[in-house]
Amino acid sequence: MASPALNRLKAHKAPVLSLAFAPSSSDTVASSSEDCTLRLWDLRTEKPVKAWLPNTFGADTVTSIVWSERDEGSIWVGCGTRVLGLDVRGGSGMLGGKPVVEKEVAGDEINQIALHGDLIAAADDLGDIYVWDTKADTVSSMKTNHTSIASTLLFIPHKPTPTILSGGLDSQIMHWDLTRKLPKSNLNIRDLIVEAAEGDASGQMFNPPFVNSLSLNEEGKVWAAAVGDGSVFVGRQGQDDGARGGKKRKWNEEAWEITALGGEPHRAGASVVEWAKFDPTRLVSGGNDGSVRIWDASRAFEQGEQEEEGATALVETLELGEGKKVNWLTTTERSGKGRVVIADTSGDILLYDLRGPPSNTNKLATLQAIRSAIRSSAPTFIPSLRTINNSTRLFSNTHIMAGKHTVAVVGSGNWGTAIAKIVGENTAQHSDVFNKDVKMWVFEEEVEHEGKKRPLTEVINEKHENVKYLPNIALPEGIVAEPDVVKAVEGANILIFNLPHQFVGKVCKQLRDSGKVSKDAVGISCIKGVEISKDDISLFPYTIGEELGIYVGALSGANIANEVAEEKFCETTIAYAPKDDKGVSSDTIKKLFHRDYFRVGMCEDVAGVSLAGALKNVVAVAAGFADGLGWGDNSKAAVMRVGLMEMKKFAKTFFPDVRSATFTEESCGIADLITSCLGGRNRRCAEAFVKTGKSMDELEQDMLNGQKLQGAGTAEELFHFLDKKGKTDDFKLFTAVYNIVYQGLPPDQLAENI
Ligand SMILES: NC(=O)C1=CN([C@@H]2O[C@H](COP(=O)(O)OP(=O)(O)OC[C@H]3O[C@@H](n4cnc5c(N)ncnc54)[C@H](O)[C@@H]3O)[C@@H](O)[C@H]2O)C=CC1
Ligand SMILES: O=C(CO)COP(=O)(O)O
Repeated sequence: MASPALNRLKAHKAPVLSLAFAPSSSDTVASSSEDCTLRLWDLRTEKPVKAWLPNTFGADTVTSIVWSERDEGSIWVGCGTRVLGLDVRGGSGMLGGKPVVEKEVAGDEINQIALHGDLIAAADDLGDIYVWDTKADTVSSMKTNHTSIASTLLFIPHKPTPTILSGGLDSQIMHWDLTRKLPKSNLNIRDLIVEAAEGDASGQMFNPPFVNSLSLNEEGKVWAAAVGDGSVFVGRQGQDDGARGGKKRKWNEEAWEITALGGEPHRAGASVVEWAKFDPTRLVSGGNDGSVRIWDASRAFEQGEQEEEGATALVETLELGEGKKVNWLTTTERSGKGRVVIADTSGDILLYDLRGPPSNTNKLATLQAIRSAIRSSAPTFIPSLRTINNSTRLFSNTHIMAGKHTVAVVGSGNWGTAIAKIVGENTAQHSDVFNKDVKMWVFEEEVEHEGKKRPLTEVINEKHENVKYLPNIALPEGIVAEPDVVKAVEGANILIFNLPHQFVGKVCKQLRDSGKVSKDAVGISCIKGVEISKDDISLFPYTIGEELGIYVGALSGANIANEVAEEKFCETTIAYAPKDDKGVSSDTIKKLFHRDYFRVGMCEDVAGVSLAGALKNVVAVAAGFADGLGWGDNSKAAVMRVGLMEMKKFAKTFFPDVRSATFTEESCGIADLITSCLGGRNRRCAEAFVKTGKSMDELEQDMLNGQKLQGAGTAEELFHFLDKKGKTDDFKLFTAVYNIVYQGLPPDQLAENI
């Protein structure tokens, strides 16, 4: 019986072969299909938002997709014998742009690619493994190969030198030494199957035990293999020679412990397996029997206390229907729940959102512990579940210095750095209340400085200047740039969130998983944007607060960052009204932000302050269109008036408790609307949009030197939300901005559409 919970996403005309979630979004997934296209989906609307057509790939099928972890905007694909790099922001409208880079990598058709820093590895039909060093632009091949098709491969993470595991239709799993280009060890699954079948006429061994897919858990030590006989194997590097439930194997010099997951195997070959991103103890597998199975693999983490071999590990089965096969699947975590996308042979993508939280508290603790263990490069293997659950060390709150408040700024863009400057001035001035030093998290990148390429953090700490995002502005000495976001917040009890809204989810997840955010902390969000989920809207103070388990208020105002940094007088609004302020009073917050040139008005309307900042960005885009069209001041005033009305109506409709006065009387309302429509980046780029015909993404790249636009993205998010609610007609200006930016509505039709 097919599961009723599966939503079908339709666009591909032939079976989908590969799926990959964007690193920081559980709502964005890329798919490739035998129809020779690649599509990018917004799972909130269940619609494709970008497509690359067969001409991009020379009519080769894209068999494998990997998102870059370093640059959200880049996707790598394996396609025929080539690997291509695509810029997901490029192209125009729905159509993706040409490949940014393209390399002939393999001798035969590539089945899977894997990414590790600058290295891209590929497994091909001839059984060969290739590694392309994208920086040096060299391709090397391993000196030996699988004796049949190499179907799958991955890099083992957290290793000082890159290492690969690959699997093939020769039933081998091979562990590669990339320096010597030779296998360190290999394991033949066929041997295991034969052993397991001794005295057991189950018949499974008649299906050849091809290794179809491999996955490694986050910690990088427990692997899982989807095998052609229908079973899913898990294995890990052994720690001792003691007898355990699983089979112990010697891989040349390496001892590995292997066990088949108990319970019902797939009735035909298992085609794909993945450690669930939503639960470290779960594996999700798909098979040629048309079923998706979720397994409890927690015993793979237990040392010396495994369940008996054969005990059932199967926790859930989804049947996709008669005659279906699972080609691919991948998982993510979304708002604490599990999400699986599945490619079957129909060409549809099936979306399965697990109903309840997949993880009970212990499981979540396990996930956090595993991640902590990874980060602290624990010398031993993952501690047993029992150790983790009893551990206070991993989960105890970070110690907060008694007496003084410690402040951290999460974000270091144009506004992030300007706010850090203000805060650093105040922590130095009020050193009786605050610790002077303020860590500022910097999303690390290389910058060209005085003729040399150097890490941005290094330059900031040496020059006391953010040369990329706020040049020519001296920062207080107490500001310390820190590339590790977890280290940046460790020990802080006032956290200031100030980064472009598209990156907030990823960063918060990282912070939450670290377990390092003090429960005694409070936060202030300076982010202008909204968070839209499938058919719901939330605001960043709330989503950040929920994710991290702390109270978060909001700061927003008529604050063009460069002007504030130059200390030109302005006002701002801070909404802060925690039930329990954890010792950080409203007065303390005001003390932290108020300067003579930066006048703080306090209020309690967190939703109003946050919404005003987000929505005015969309109006600023419309104002920019008016400028681009050469319309006059009267026209722009009309846009601003209509915009303000829509901002208020939107707030009242979806957040009935907001105060109208927040929009009409505070700096974060009318004043921010005015300054943004006169001077902001959204306005500037929207003007250029009309004048040049370039896309907003291109203009962001051309004009902003790494800074990010918020207005167009917010218009798109609002549109999808309003569309779901059937209310686009009530918000004509917001809708017109979306239609002009993304749907080709001519800008000169703005007036008749608002
Ligand atoms: N710039 C301004 O004048 C003002 C901005 N704001 C708001 O403040 C928020 C932050 O804006 P800005 O500081 O101006 O940022 P920005 O527009 O300068 O963006 C650049 C920042 O994004 C970071 N970044 C780029 N890729 C990233 C990734 N993959 N993951 C994480 N971070 C990445 C960069 O490292 C850099 O710190 C936004 O919501 C904006 O609307 C509010 C008031 C004024
Ligand atoms: O929010 C801002 C001013 O308050 C800045 O707006 P822009 O992002 O359009 O520059």
